[in-house]
Amino acid sequence: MHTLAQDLQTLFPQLTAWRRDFHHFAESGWVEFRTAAKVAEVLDQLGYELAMGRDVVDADSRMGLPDEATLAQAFARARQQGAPEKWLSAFEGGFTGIVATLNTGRPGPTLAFRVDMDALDLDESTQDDHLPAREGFASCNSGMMHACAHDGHTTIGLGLAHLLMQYRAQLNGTIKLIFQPAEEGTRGARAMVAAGALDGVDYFTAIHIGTGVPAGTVICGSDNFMATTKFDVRFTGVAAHAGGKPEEGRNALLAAAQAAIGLHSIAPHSEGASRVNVGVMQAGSGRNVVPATALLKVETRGESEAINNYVFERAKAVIDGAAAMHGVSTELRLMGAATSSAPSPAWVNYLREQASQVAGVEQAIDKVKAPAGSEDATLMMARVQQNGGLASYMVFGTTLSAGHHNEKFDFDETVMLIAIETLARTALNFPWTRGV
Ligand SMILES: O=C(O)C[C@H](NC(=O)Cc1c[nH]c2ccccc12)C(=O)O
Repeated sequence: MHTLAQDLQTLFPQLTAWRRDFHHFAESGWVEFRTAAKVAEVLDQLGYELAMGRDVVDADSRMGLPDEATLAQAFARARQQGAPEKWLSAFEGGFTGIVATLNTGRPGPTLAFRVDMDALDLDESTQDDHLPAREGFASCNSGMMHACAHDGHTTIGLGLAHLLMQYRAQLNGTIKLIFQPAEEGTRGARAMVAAGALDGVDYFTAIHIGTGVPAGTVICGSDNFMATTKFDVRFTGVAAHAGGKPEEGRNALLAAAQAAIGLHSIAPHSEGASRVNVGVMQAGSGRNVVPATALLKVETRGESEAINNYVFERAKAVIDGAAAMHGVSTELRLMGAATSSAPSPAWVNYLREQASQVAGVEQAIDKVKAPAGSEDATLMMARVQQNGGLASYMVFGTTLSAGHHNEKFDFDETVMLIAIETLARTALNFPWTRGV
């Protein structure tokens, strides 16, 4: 009688092959065309019922969508890079979400597991001290890199799919595997929630690997994600001859610069952590032209929704004031959003029990203190909880070669075995008789 761990060891070469393929053909948010098509192909081969594209991604709720030309170029590239043609068309236009369903036909709840698939907009290191470069699977797509382990997350989703189908006779109820696009910038979850992808889910678990958590440690109820609002601001002034008629100009660059300094001067909140970051500033057109256009890419964050709303409202006031100083107009466009996380204690307790059984897990804990970025899985968690279900977010610690979002980021691939076994146990050990 073989064990889950033994089955996973047998699967490990396939897991690393999947991960390294996703890593090499890294695709950013909303253009995960090849990635999604490959995922769909594997899930179909395993026997899952698939809902994809517009059936699980609401068009009008997508945030931070690239322009049509970018979508079309990335779609053509995916086809050229070998995306399985049978599955590719479902995702065209930026609908790269998948929900795979295993319905056992026996009474029981619906358990959902969510992974994200998108890469970051980053050029990967080509140095020999970076393993993916040394081993020949660094990203082949310029400006796109898996520097937050979403290639590992996608592989964990496929490994879990493989194992649960293998053990399906021991399951009851329904299993849903959610493969989400565009987590970076908190852009994709909102559209999957709006499409109803989370409706009917009784128990929801999202995952992340790394994040600075040491190898051997599993966090079972991450509650330190910050609510966040992502937005672009376009400033429009009046161009004029900088030497001859400066008084006729209205300087969009100065307005944006004023706004940037003002945004970073917003007072912190006494009740919890808050953040503001102006990540991008673009402005002007020529040395001797009073700049008529400027763009800021900004994010606000707060330990709670209320704190993030405080920062965002102050940010809008600062932007309006800076625009008034320079007589320019502004257009603010929302590009992403996520809420703070509130895991369900009963589900956290159950997940901790499952993680504690896995070889290689030295400690399974509920949470860590420090605010740790943001995650739009929090929107999925909130929807499940609003519907009366339970939800949590797990982090599987691992050794990292560099920090997340760094061009030399890499992780110890064996962490995928721990994550898959934990999630498989969560489904297989569910106390089906317990009131469901
Ligand atoms: O706000 C975003 O764009 C989402 C993005 N999310 C992540 O990077 C995932 C994440 C959440 N918490 C941590 C902590 C460390 C690394 C990564 C993460 C972030 O926080 O910038």
